[in-house]
Amino acid sequence: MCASLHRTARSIFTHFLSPRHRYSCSSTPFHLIYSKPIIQFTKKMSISALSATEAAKLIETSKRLAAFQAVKDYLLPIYTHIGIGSGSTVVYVVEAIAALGPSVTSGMTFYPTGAQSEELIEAAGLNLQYINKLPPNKFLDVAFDGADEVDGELNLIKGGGACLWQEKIVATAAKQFVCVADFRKLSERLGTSWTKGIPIEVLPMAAPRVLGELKAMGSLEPKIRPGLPGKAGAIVTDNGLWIIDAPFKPLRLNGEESKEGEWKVDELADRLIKIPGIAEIGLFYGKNGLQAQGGGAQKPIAAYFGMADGSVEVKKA
Ligand SMILES: O=C(CO)[C@H](O)[C@H](O)COP(=O)(O)O
Repeated sequence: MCASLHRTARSIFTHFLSPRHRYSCSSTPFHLIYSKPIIQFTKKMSISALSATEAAKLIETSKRLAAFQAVKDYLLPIYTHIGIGSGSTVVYVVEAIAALGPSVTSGMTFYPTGAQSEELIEAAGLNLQYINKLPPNKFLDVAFDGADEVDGELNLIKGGGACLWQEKIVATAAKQFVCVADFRKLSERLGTSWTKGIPIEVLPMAAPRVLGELKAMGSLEPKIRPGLPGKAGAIVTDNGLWIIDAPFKPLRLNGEESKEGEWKVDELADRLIKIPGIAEIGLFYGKNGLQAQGGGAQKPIAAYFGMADGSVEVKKA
């Protein structure tokens, strides 16, 4: 999935960084060009009233707005080590970073979460390095990544693009993790809008037993993610593993009371990660960078949402 995502991502990216586009932006700050939604969307309108093309444009514009704002707020010129996540929203994060120009970015090194972000970094002419080259006593200054859903406590579901393991490694290597998304990802509870399930990276030989375990825990129809349309059989991650998508009833916030048949985010995550054969889970939970002080945190310190009306909503930890 990461490999196929990167092709789409690269074509969007290349389009917006084409010489014609760069030239037309030469006298106007790049982010201002995209500071207005293509469609004039008001709070009274519903996205379902738009045509598929209009809705897609609105979503892309929202992602770009959030990305430019997040980069403006959290990429300080003094930073040297930066994590770059995966997905279609991250394309705009890299676009926003590249738009700052070599005078700002030449002293920075960028660490990808997979094949897609590696190509994005290279295509933008930014310095690339792999996370295994970061000394263990050093942390990334900041990491930017997307999400599939974000709840009221900034717990995340990630892994829609099947890169969740590397994404977690890069996020936890950062002093501060910043999430960038569009309005569809903003939720009260995980599992409300992202109903496909929590992505779980598994060892193929353990998949049948893990599926059985998930069902016993109350997951409704957990499934091995297919590789179709690009590949017959299961999707294979950058690590040669499979993904199981495990839907659960919407997860209760950690600050809420437990209720019969409903898991709290931290309780479910702690239980899942202990199942033999599970390499990593797409729940980003526990501490954020402010609480962890010095890396190891999975939750973002801030989440930026491009809204349908052209504003950017920022939720801070
Ligand atoms: O976790 C991810 C990939 O594994 C992505 O960050 C997540 O799926 C969001 O992707 P997009 O920005 O395309 O909506």
